[in-house]
Amino acid sequence: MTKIKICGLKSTKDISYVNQLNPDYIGFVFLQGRQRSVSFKDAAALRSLLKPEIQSVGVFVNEPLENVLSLLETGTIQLVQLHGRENTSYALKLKSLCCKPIIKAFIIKGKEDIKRALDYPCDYLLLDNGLGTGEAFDWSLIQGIHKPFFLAGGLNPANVKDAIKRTHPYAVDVSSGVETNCRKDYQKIKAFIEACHAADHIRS
Ligand SMILES: O=C(O)c1ccccc1N[C@@H]1O[C@H](COP(=O)(O)O)[C@@H](O)[C@H]1O
Repeated sequence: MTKIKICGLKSTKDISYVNQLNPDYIGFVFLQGRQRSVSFKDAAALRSLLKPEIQSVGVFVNEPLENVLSLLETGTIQLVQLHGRENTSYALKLKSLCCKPIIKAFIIKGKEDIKRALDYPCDYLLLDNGLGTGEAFDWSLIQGIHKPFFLAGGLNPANVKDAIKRTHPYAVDVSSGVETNCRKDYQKIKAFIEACHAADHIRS
């Protein structure tokens, strides 16, 4: 089964939607100043309302390590998504201090970006078009990847089935594609999850 991550949650309403619809992961964006940003304090409160079986991912861009560690220790997040210019030493240090799964995001513009991604010490790759741009990259660049990866960038209920069939990701990750007027939309999240299940049904 392809795992599903719904990213950019920031309200109690968003949490009630995912508690009903059961994705595998949700994401909190900690890069401040973005439309989907949450504070550490708000994320802790939202995590306490989230079903325990749904894992929360902290999305960071060049965040000081101590902040990431603190959010892991308090249980606000269970996984780390590094979406900036964090180098390999940053990831290795983080891993040595916490043992939690690390997802490293790479912006894919060409084949060399895939090669660069494969050398990075992390548990999962995340292949994206940018920082929540709502646009897809060229999926035909995804070749020869033997590491589990999250596919992100411009996914929505209409294209995710095709995306899964073509790229065979470990997980799909969506944010703007399940929003209406910049807010998470229950019906779109539901349709997205149903489309993922339909793709898995065809594959099995
Ligand atoms: O969404 C953001 O504002 C964001 C900020 C900083 C880093 C990543 C961000 N979003 C990531 O974008 C993808 C998917 O976005 P979309 O579906 O194309 O809108 C997801 O991984 C988010 O973590």
